[in-house]
Amino acid sequence: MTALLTFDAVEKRYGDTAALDGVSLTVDAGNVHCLVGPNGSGKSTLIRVALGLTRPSGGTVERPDEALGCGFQRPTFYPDLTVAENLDVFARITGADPGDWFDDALSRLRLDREHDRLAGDLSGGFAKKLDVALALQKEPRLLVLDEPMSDVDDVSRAELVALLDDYVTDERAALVSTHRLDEFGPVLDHLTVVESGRVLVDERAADLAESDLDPDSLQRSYVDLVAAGSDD
Ligand SMILES: Nc1ncnc2c1ncn2[C@@H]1O[C@H](COP(=O)(O)OP(=O)(O)OP(=O)(O)O)[C@@H](O)[C@H]1O
Repeated sequence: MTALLTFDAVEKRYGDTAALDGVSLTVDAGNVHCLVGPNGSGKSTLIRVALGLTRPSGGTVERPDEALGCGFQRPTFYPDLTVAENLDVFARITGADPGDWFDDALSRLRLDREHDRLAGDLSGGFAKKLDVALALQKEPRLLVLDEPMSDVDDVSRAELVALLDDYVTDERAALVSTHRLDEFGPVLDHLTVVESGRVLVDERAADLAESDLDPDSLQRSYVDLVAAGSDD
């Protein structure tokens, strides 16, 4: 398997806070790799380090020397431009030249009907979906998305999961932080659970039965696992 992202003993400290405390993990090509953990556990920090947006305090990070797809917790685009103009401007900046598949993706996310709306006027869910679309536009091998499901309605969440599953082929991978593990269950290839900057579980989906999680009740057992850790 080709590793598209490797963390080895990565640390990130903010003063006395260890946002990442010796994190090691690998995101392999062909995988939808979910990252879960309670608020403040280090998911966004891990994602920012993965994208090279912040420098780790220790350890090593290896990623492809090429453009990555980035989706942020707070969507990032030009609010004074329409959706169509944002897609156009970002394509010019990144040199993206997406084919028909991208129009299909926009329609699956129901973003096609918002083409002429100012991006700053989009609802929270559509703003999130525009951010994901911009991340996909250049067809990156490695897609890194921070909570793409937040604010997104039920119909679009299911479509977003299906879209990611279709997008991730043998050459591509997606690292996705989420609080909606239940919804990723059917397409999950690898799961990393973090708590207080440390990795609690890091397993291929096929091997989850050997972990402290119940593959048939992932969300519940994940919550129980983290709660049990907090009681210690
Ligand atoms: N720029 C920063 N300066 C100081 N502390 C920070 C900074 N960024 C993150 N932290 C701290 O690092 C820890 C991890 O934060 P992080 O945002 O990575 O968590 P998270 O798992 O993404 O949380 P959430 O689910 O709420 O988004 C928290 O204690 C947070 O307060």
